[in-house]
Parts: sequence; structure tokens; C-alpha cells
Amino acid sequence: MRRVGVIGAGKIGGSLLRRLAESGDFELAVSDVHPEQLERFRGYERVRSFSSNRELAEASEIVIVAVKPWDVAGVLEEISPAMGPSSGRSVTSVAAGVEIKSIESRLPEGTPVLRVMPNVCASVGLGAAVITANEPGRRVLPEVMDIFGRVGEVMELPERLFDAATALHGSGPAYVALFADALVQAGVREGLPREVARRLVVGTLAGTAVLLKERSAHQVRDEVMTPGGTTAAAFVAMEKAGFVGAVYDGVNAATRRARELGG
Ligand SMILES: NC(=O)C1=CN([C@@H]2O[C@H](COP(=O)(O)OP(=O)(O)OC[C@H]3O[C@@H](n4cnc5c(N)ncnc54)[C@H](O)[C@@H]3O)[C@@H](O)[C@H]2O)C=CC1
Ligand SMILES: O=C(O)[C@@H]1CCC=N1
Repeated sequence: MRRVGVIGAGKIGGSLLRRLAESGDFELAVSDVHPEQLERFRGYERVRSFSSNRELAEASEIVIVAVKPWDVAGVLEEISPAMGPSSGRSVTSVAAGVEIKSIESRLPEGTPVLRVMPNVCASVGLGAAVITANEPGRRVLPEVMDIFGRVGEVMELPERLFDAATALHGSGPAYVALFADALVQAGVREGLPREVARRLVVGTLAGTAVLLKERSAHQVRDEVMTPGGTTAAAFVAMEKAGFVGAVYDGVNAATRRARELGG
């Protein structure tokens, strides 16, 4: 059974751990600086808790670093003595912006290093993730893809596109939530009871997501938009207010911020 260790039991690390624990296919380990984060895994079979990141790394083959970008360097310093090509261990980071070359520079030469950008939909098993690896990391790529595949779809992507993917789908659920909230408020403004508006919006988002798996966004739009009807009227007003431009600008700002976090 593969030994997988997760450093940082927060939103991403915690979601991944829960799914992996439920599968029963892995020997798991978790470490966190906050004991209350570890508490949450106390009842889980096959999840060992560590307060030391170094000890977690020594007990694992695949080490997943799920701390905030600015905490990654400190974590790598701690686990570095357990790494190196002959250790049989690899490091996978999910941190926004932090490049493979920066991770490599803090670990012994030849350590397999991978980068994954998941999103919070992993917590319900519907995440999308992109993955890339350095040369030594390609050996463990299928296994790490299998691990993240347990919480959603995983695609290989060149590292130069990671900041864009981070901006698009790493942050993406928050944009959809912003839009959902605006829709609910708009419904309330038009006189709908808040709970009715909320349920209608959630149903619309869930149903549209299924439709978009089957056909293009343009096809869905055209199916809804009656010539001279309500949807066309809404599109004119939304476009005048700069809706699409605002989306472009938002994703562009997030891409630039991911680059800054790496630097
Ligand atoms: N939240 C999201 O939707 C996404 C987050 N990410 C990336 O995932 C990483 C984690 O993000 P979240 O899960 O949102 O953060 P979080 O704050 O929920 O979890 C981070 C965890 O790391 C722990 N921690 C901090 N310093 C530590 C250390 N030195 N050693 C061990 N544990 C330590 C914290 O106590 C916390 O439990 C970030 O780098 C972020 O860029 C990537 C995609 C989506
Ligand atoms: O907002 C952030 O920086 C992180 C990375 C992608 C989603 N959440």
C-alpha cells in the first residue's frame, strides 16, 4: 500500500486526505502546525498524525505540501534531509505560484518534484486539477495523478500555463459563487423570496454544469435565448455594464497575482 503524507490539513489538504482515507487504498499521514487541524483526523483509520513535518516525510513515499505559498519554503527546509533521489520519496506542491525550480532549489538534487493545481470542488469529489513534474518526477506522475484523480479530473499541463490555470479554476469556484450571490440578490430585488431565489439559482448552476458537459457554452446560450425575448434583453444590459470584460480582467489580475506569489 502506497504511503502518502499530507503537510497542511486545511481546505485542500484536508479534503484530499478525507477522500484518500475513505478509499482505503493508502497508508496516510498528516502534519499541521495547528493541533486542532490534526484533531479532525483522529477517528480515521490508517491516518497517522505528526506534529513534525520531517517525521511525516520520513514515514511517507509521496509527500504532498498543502500549506500557503509563503509557508512552502519553511516546510521544504524541514523535510529536505529526508529527500533526495535515493530516498524513494517525491514532493508534490499544490501552492499557487510556487514554481518547480524554486522547490528544487530547496531540496537535494534529483528529488522528484511535482506541481498540482486543484480546486475546492475536490471536497465534493468534483474537482478539476492540472499537474506537471520535473524530469525525476515523471516516474511518479501516474501515481500522483491517481491520487488527485480520486477527487476529480486531472490533466497534464506545461508549467508555464500554471498561473493561468490557477487564476481560471483554482480561484474559479469563488467567481461562480460571486455570480451566484449576485443572481440571488437580483432575484430578491425583483421581488422573489430569498430562499426561493437561492434554490432556483443553485438548481440553475447545477443543471447548467451538466448541460455544459454535453455541449458548448454557445449552444446552451442559443437554446435559451429566444429572438426578441427576455434573455436577449438581459445580455444587452449585461454587456453594456461590461460583464465579459470584467471576467477577463478578473482572471488576468489573478494570473498576475499568482506570478507575484511565485516571485
Ligand atoms: N483554497 C483553495 O481553493 C485552493 C488552494 N490552493 C493552494 O493550496 C494551498 C493550501 O491552501 P488552503 O488549503 O486553502 O489553506 P488552509 O489555510 O486551509 O490550509 C493550510 C494548512 O497548513 C497548515 N500549516 C501552515 N503552516 C504549516 C507548516 N509550517 N507546517 C505544517 N502545516 C502548516 C495550516 O495550519 C493549515 O491547516 C495554498 O498554497 C493554496 O495556494 C490551490 C488551489 C485551490
Ligand atoms: O486564492 C488563492 O490564492 C488560492 C489559490 C487558488 C485558490 N485559492
